[in-house]
Amino acid sequence: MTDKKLSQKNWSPWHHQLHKEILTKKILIPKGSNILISVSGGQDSMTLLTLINDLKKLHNWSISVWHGDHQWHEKSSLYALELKDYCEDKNISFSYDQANKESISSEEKAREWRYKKLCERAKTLLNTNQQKHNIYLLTGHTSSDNAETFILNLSRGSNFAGLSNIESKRLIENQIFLIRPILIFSREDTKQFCNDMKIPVWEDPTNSDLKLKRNLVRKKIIPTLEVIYPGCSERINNFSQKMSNYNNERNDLSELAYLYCRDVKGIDRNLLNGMCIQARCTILNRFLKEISAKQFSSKNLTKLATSIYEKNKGQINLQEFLKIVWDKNYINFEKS
Ligand SMILES: Nc1ncnc2c1ncn2[C@@H]1O[C@H](COP(=O)(O)OP(=O)(O)OP(=O)(O)O)[C@@H](O)[C@H]1O
Repeated sequence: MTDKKLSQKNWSPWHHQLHKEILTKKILIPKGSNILISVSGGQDSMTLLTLINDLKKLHNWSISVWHGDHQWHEKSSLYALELKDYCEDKNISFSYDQANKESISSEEKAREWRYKKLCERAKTLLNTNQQKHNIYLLTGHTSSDNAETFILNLSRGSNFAGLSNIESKRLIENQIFLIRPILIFSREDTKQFCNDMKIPVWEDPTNSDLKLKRNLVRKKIIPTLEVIYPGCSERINNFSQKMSNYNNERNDLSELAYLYCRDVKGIDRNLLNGMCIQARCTILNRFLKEISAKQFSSKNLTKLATSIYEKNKGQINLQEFLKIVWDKNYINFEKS
């Protein structure tokens, strides 16, 4: 980055940080990308929009904005129109969809609807550029969203994956990537950014509805935890990062262990029986996925692993057409 860029009126420490992040993680949003930014009008996505728009020339990106009007409050259509004017003023192409409010009665349904519509828009963009370039869908998730998701998932019951951090890049469909570039910022950062840079924000009034679980966690639970244990959000984020690393490592190691136990005759029963019950279940689960592509409950897996461990020879019908059989040395399957 040159001093000239730094001295530009609109170049802030946040621009610098995001620019650095994009340069470091080259594959996050490559040069020359087609970007579709999902903007609610709130402080997070307005920060995202501003930063990406300011950085676009440096990275040769073409950008457009999509907004989803949930119709959850009486001013929602007006907000959409104002956002449209704001974008058009800045020569940013804008599209939006309006939901049928009865059909998106929960936060989960609203999210599903948004991703469905975003993907439809992305496919239209793909077809317009004759599928020559990937499409990058950007959302304004922050590290604060990460801490909230962790608390929500932990409280309602989750596996390791649910406690891992929000991914900054994910392929969601052929040639369509979902990118979350501002996970490096917190909600305090985006608030300060919008204040300092005088960015307008269209705050959704439903964000203060404490009947919505995420709002309760955001507005009450995390602030209370922060009073008792200052810095706890950061520690939660560090922990979820460790969970991601642990999860990746565990997946790689279990694949290796599976390949070690697997041969043409099936699964080596002696190797399997030398492992703890959790490892046996993981290997059997991997085996069952390979032979039937079906997911089995942990209760059924434990039952199978225990039977194989205890009885020298046996068989269990798992599905109508699938039987697991084992003898002293090998575990295999029979299809009828
Ligand atoms: N109605 C919407 N239209 C378009 N994009 C949306 C909408 N709602 C959410 N998003 C996208 O999903 C991201 C995360 O959504 P979430 O509901 O957590 O919003 P938020 O944390 O209140 O963010 P914001 O401050 O941008 O509203 C947003 O930053 C935005 O990119």
